Amino acid sequence: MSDTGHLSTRVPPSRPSQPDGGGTPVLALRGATLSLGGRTLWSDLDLEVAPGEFIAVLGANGTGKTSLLRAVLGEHDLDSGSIRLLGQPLRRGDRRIGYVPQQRLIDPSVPVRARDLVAMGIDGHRWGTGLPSARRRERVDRLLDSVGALPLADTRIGLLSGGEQQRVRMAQALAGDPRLVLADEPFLSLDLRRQAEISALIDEMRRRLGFAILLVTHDINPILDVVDRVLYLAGGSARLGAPDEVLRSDVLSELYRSPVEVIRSSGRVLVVGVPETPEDARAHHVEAHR
Ligand SMILES: Nc1ncnc2c1ncn2[C@@H]1O[C@H](COP(=O)(O)OP(=O)(O)OP(=O)(O)O)[C@@H](O)[C@H]1O
Repeated sequence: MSDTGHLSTRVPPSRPSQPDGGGTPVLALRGATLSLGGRTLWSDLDLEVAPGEFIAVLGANGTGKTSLLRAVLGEHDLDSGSIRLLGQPLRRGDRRIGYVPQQRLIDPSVPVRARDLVAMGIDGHRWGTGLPSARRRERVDRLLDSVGALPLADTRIGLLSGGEQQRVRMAQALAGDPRLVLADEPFLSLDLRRQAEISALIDEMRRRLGFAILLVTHDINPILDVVDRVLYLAGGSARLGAPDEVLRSDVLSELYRSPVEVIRSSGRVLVVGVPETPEDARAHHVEAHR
């Protein structure tokens, strides 16, 4: 970790869950800089994700967390630096990446069933005619079963609860046997019990199937016990390390260039005093990582 607060992400991986003995990282960002709408979101970002590793991406609104996932999907071009997937340059639409986008409200009248959504993951528009229908149905059933959602197969997506929808979307993301899963705010609008269920499901799946996961969240608490490292973005810089190394008052105060307090209570983490932007450091408010 640099002590300048700028080039702050060069930290060797710590506690990857399934180290592969020094093999190729699933994902490697080197000196990556991304600007959108005339603003640099983050710069000179270095990140290596080991096979099976679970990394949470944290940071205040607008710091570029979703844009990081989009860059890894090949949807945003970097200003400089590189992104490699399993040692190779990125290809847009690479089946080795599974994506769980941010949840959107789906109207119950939309005639898309859980099984249709998962089938799109298997042979969506990119994959033409895909598997013969019997095999495809079997595969959809297996994927839904793997996330405990088989009984929901024929229910319209819009009628499912938030937690049930997340399960189905996870099944869709797993359809291509990904080596890396990108998940954007999968706990949004879920109650605590459902958050715990989805967290346990994600952790169990990545251990069983061996994929790495980059998960964007405002709240580390649902995954605090299962995550390997956190990447904390703020003001164009980042900190990377084990939760105990990053979620500290001194580390986040340096990153935000403003006093920030990290409080631990009953096994939960609260980050207090996060400014709107580093430039707006005096306008403190409380961002509770409930
Ligand atoms: N395609 C785009 N063109 C221009 N600006 C964009 C584009 N996509 C995102 N932005 C801007 O980049 C900034 C970062 O957006 P992003 O969604 O990555 O932030 P975030 O950290 O995920 O925020 P939140 O926590 O609020 O979801 C925002 O100011 C957003 O308006």
